[in-house]
Amino acid sequence: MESARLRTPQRAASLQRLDPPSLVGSPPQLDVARQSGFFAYNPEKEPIKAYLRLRPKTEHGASHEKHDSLMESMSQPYLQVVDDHEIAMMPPADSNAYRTRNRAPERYRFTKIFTDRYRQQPFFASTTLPLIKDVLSGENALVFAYGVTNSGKTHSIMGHPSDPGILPRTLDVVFNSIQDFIGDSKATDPWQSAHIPIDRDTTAVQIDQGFEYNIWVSYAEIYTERIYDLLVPPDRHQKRKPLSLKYEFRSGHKYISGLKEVKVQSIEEAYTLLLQGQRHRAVYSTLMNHASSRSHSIFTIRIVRLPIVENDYVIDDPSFAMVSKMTIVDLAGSERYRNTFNTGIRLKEAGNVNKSLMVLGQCMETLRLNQLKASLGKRPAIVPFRHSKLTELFKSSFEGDGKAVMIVNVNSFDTGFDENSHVMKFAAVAKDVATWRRIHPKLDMQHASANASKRRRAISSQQSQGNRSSTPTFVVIPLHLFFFFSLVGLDTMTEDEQADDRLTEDEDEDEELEDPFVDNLIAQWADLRDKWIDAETRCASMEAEVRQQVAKETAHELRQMEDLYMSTISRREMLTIELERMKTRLADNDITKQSLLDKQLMLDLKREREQQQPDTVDAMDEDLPEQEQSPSLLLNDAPADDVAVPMSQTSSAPGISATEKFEQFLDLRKRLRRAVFKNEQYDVEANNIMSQIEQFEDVTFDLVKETNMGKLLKLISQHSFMDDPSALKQRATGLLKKYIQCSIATLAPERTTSNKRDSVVHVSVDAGKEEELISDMRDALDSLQDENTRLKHKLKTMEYNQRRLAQAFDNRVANHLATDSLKARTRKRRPHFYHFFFNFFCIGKRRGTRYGNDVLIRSVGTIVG
Ligand SMILES: Nc1ncnc2c1ncn2[C@@H]1O[C@H](COP(=O)(O)OP(=O)(O)OP(=O)(O)O)[C@@H](O)[C@H]1O
Repeated sequence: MESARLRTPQRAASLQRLDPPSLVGSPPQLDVARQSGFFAYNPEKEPIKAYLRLRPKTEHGASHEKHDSLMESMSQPYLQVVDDHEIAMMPPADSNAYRTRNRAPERYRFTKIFTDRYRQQPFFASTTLPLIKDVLSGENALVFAYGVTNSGKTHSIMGHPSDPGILPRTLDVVFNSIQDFIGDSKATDPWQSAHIPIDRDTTAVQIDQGFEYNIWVSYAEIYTERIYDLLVPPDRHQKRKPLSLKYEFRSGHKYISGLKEVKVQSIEEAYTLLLQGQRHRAVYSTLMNHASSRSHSIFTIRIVRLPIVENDYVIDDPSFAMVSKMTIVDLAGSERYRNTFNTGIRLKEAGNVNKSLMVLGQCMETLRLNQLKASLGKRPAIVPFRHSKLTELFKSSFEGDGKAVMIVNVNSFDTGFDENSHVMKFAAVAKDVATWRRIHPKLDMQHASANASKRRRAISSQQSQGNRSSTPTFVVIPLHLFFFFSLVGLDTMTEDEQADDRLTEDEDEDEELEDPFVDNLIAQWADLRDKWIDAETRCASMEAEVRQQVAKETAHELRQMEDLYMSTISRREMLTIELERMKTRLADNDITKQSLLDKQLMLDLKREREQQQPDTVDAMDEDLPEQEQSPSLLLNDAPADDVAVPMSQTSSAPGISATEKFEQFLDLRKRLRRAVFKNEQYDVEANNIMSQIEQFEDVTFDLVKETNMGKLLKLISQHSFMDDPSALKQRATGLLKKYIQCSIATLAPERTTSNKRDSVVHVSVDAGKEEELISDMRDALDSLQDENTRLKHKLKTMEYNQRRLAQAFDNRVANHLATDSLKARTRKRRPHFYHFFFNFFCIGKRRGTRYGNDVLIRSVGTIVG
């Protein structure tokens, strides 16, 4: 690309001459400057000066309040003035910076910070006055005000008539300083105007008195990326004609082609032009500011110095003219769309303003980077000056032709932190960009005096009148011609010169088509790629950070859940064990309770019966054989025969009362007993009665119990019949089983499966009495068990006795039979006592046991008795 750029010798020469110092990293050499015929650069770099001006909190239109101390003026919402050079900005909670966690205070350094206690005069004296001296001695200078809308840029540049700003004061100082050395200074002033500020700046700087000074002014504005001349009166019937930028080959600068430059010879003329231009300026009243300018305004004061030689002669040879300029720019305010509610053309204005300011920022950034690269010996990147008219026009100034001063205006009272943070960042970048100072070649005055064309300084009044008329005459001079031809009086061009000029422009345009565009694209691409890589890296690191954080939190949550789960499980196990224990206890209690209730019920019944029929019980006991005293729970406590027990349970048989039923059943019981145990032919009678009992309907437990039927049936079931053709024994057993079933149903009619569960569940015991109750129950159970054991033992004894009786009965029967046959034989053959002793010895011998002897003795006793 470099080789392409240097293809032609002309191009190479121009580049050599025109490469700005910031691009090549060192100032152009003096000899090169001499070759070009103009200037050289001082190798000393000088960074762009950045001044911060804080707008006071004022009501709209009201003048600012005075603050006596610095501290008083530091009551900005998020700004803190650290000292004269440093400011800190604390992101408030509603700012983007705060939301994106950039909460640390931002610190910015400036050449000097002006709080609102500074009036216009000291502000001007610090920021601009030194530049005027330089401009009058041949240097270029640029002053530009930067800031968001309503931050005080126009106030700083223009001020009020009572308190003028930088621009009027600059004009004042320039004219104050050169008043005796101004070209055509004796001319009368037909534009004496009343617009001159009341508060004039009387300062004058020291100038080189060996020159005649000629002042030319121009006033332009850049509005929606179009350049307009503010000194052309607006025509209501014609559209404003935009001007174009042209490339001046020899100086390497861009200039506004067709812009009027007016030579002024007094401060009044200059003011008049300034005010005229201001009237033409596109001013739109936005919602935020009643006088918000939506264009960049550019006021240029050009100074052409011509050497004065002896006898008040002025050398009017262009080779000896020295031209410098001071440009004062009031930039349009950057603003956010959301703040202005703009639509349509207003939105377009805002977009263009923001675009040009953004490009300005990019240019500054690239220039700064190029400086760094130059110090590292790297190839510089292309600065995107061409991306906006503003930067294209000031390319030379930013590249280092002369001094640059940036005035940063900040209004923290109605502008958000984020907007002003952008402004501060821009300023931080811009102030790192270095510029170079020109070194002017020394003029050989003797040579000039001898060879150059000269004229007398004093200008005739005729000439003066010829130049002036009652209305101002605007003279159009292409700017680049100043460097060669523009001297006082040379304010028009020949046709040849104009043709030359056109040729130069065309050539330049052809040259520019070659490769800068491609270079520019490549630079943009590289820039974007770097930004993309940066953004990707930031994203990746943020993502990693977020992932780590999320993983940490998730692990913590999982641990907590696990602990909770484990504790829940162990608690559940404990509860299950406890529940089982309780269930067991309740079941035990239930059983115990039920058995106790049964027992109590029986005992109550027995007690009641004893109280009512003591004699009947006794009679029943006598009436029944000894072995009928059954230990059975059912039979043991049942009333005996013939007991007139009131019916607690009545038969459900229709047409028969409970008493009759009881009588009938009792009668059956008595008859059965008699038939089985007292009747010879028991089987016939008993069979009949048993059948009646079996067919007896609605037999209840109480009926069985109260009639002692159960006791009788048990006796029968245990009885050993010689002959049992009617199967009385089995039938009695069957009936007993039936009645026992009946008794279970009667005793616990409500103890169904569900009720059982209920009975278990509903046993509610007071916590305190639980142990007591259980111990009571245990005692009761123990006593029951004891009683049961006792009863079992008694039962065994009874069974034993029963067996003995049965055997004795058998023996008796056998003896009886034997005695009868012996009697019969003795009656026939032997005497009676012989027969007795015979029996005695026979039986004694046969048995040979004590049991046998006992039986024998008893038998003898019975016989004897
Ligand atoms: N330092 C100051 N002291 C007193 N008043 C000020 C100061 N700075 C600004 N103002 C007042 O604030 C108002 C807005 O200021 P100005 O018009 O200069 O803002 P601006 O930045 O130029 O706005 P825009 O970008 O919209 O043109 C004006 O009324 C001005 O008088």
